[in-house]
Amino acid sequence: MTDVRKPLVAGNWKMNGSIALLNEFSGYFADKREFDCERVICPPSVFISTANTLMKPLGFAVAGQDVSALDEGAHTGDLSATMMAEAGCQYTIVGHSERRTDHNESNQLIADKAKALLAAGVIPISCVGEPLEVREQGQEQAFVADQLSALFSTVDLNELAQVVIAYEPIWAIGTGVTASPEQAQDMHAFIRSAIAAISADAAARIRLLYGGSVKPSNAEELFSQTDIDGGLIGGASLKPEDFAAICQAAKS
Ligand SMILES: O=C[C@H](O)COP(=O)(O)O
Repeated sequence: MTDVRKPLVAGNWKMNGSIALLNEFSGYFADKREFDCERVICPPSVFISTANTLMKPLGFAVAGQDVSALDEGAHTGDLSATMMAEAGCQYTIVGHSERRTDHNESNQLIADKAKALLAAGVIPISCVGEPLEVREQGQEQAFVADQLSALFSTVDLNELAQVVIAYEPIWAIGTGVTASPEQAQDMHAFIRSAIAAISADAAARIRLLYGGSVKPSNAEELFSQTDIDGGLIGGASLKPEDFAAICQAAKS
């Protein structure tokens, strides 16, 4: 990490949580404000308003978990980037592997979502990561490069540094198996070098997060790697004490 890359820890609640859990979080964090990282909470979209009310005064940013690439229209159930902005989201996740799988999202669609968010003033947290069989074949860098290429060709170069990229190896998500610090650092260094090939300035400023079975016991070692600027946390973000410990592990 460097001074220009403020560490960021985002808790992706996925389809979990409740207003009661948000109340538990706000009670827990009420007297805990001293963190060295940006803290983001990504609740299910129906709870964004409550998260704004309860968590923003405690120093948290609020994020969506997905967005439509379209501006408006007859798309029942979808939410536009301008709606996410109006709802108070500073960030929104795109391209999570669960959405890629559950909803057949393509690299180009995910890049279009990121572009729509940037146009609305919302920072995309754009996810990449390989399945186990790809890593076993030694093809993980080529796989991630392919996932990123649509993003690089779609987002304006002068906006690329604003994007947050989360590397989440699919084999580490919700499995309890974490990428080793070396595996995670290798991929983050690869991603940063791929960005440097387009823009040295963007590579110096863009924040890269690691996600996949991050917990209080492994967060510090992961976050201390040179090219890892924080984490995208799933299961451990549902327990306030675990999430707080992970946030404490992210230091400038
Ligand atoms: O978005 C978060 C990731 O999918 C990581 O989930 P996990 O921490 O439960 O493995």
